[in-house]
Amino acid sequence: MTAAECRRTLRNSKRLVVKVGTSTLTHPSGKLNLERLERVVRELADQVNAGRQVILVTSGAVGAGMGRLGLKEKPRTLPEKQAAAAVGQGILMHMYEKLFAEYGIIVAQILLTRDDLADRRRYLNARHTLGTLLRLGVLPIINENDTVAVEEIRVGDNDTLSALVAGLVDADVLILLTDSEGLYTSNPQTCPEAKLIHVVEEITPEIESLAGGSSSTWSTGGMVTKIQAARLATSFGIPVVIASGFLPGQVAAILRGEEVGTLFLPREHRAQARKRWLAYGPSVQGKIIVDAGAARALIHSGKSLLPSGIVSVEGEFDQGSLVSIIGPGGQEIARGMANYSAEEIRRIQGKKTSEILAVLGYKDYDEVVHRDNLIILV
Ligand SMILES: Nc1ncnc2c1ncn2[C@@H]1O[C@H](COP(=O)(O)OP(=O)(O)O)[C@@H](O)[C@H]1O
Ligand SMILES: N[C@@H](CCC(=O)OP(=O)(O)O)C(=O)O
Repeated sequence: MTAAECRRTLRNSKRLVVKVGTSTLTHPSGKLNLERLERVVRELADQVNAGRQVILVTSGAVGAGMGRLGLKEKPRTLPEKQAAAAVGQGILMHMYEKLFAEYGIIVAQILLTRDDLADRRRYLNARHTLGTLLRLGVLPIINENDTVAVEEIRVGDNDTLSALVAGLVDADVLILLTDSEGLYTSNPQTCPEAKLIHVVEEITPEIESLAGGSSSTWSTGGMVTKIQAARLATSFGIPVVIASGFLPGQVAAILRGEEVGTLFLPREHRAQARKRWLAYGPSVQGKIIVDAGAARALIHSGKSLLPSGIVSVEGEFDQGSLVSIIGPGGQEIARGMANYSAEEIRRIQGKKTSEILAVLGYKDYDEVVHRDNLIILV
């Protein structure tokens, strides 16, 4: 799909996930920027009025909490951050509830951690709840559950969270609103001659190298996490636009198909919901290292993983486990459900499919990871 075609398809988007960063929602002091907050709410309400379903992923709880508590420095410890978020989340929701109500829109708060998405049962539960809210015409407002999330179960940044949510609700587009107009050739805050990139067809290492961290006190991740989020959402087949939360009318312009912000083109096919879930789990139980030929076959030719391309296996896992597939460069290229245990794979690695029976004494599958149970992450 070309950029122009993709922009055109955005006009028909029915379900949007819009993520708004702290940099848009708060002043440098951490106090809420009411003008921008009101404008974002008004513009999203207008999209609801136009018949679209909107899911808002909001940051700003930590900043707003710090602002209310009068604290000047970013909290250093997790409990301090959690205390600030506990204060700030209430402030945020109070404002959203009040402002959306002015446009007759009911909102719901959903606070998630990675654990809620990594466990298949909880993932499905979250999916059903969000689906029900949308059917009822409610606008769900999502943030990470910072108050309880310890390091191991945190998503850690709301860019990634919004990509996971976009996959969860099967969104037509993910829009990331921030303080810059998109991805620039370098950080525009420090490099005035940086140029806006209008379209990213593929997230290459060169594109990744353009992204720097955040310049704001209360934000997390800068462009680095936005590119990660774009990688995840586009791997689900969902287009992503990074655009300004400072300029008015950006969401509407994107949905009119105008050339606004940086568009990341989706991979060709929408990943099935079940496959998408494979990308969520933090609990990969092992690694399968593959050679360059197998990596190419997986990434470019839509093939399953066969024993012949496997170089080695790390960890101990059973048949049916979620495993990472690692390319020859050491990068995780895919995740999938293994048809054989680690021990079995070690015995058949490098062998032809026709040899599996002779080596193991049985053959349940030709593929070590079948294409239907595999999601490409690069
Ligand atoms: N190549 C780049 N293009 C645009 N912004 C960049 C780039 N590299 C780093 N940044 C920084 O990323 C910031 C946006 O991310 P962040 O501060 O986390 O905002 P938010 O709170 O909206 O998530 C910009 O203000 C800018 O300082
Ligand atoms: N959950 C945190 C936001 C973390 C985050 O990623 O912030 P941002 O970089 O502004 O999107 C909060 O509400 O403060």
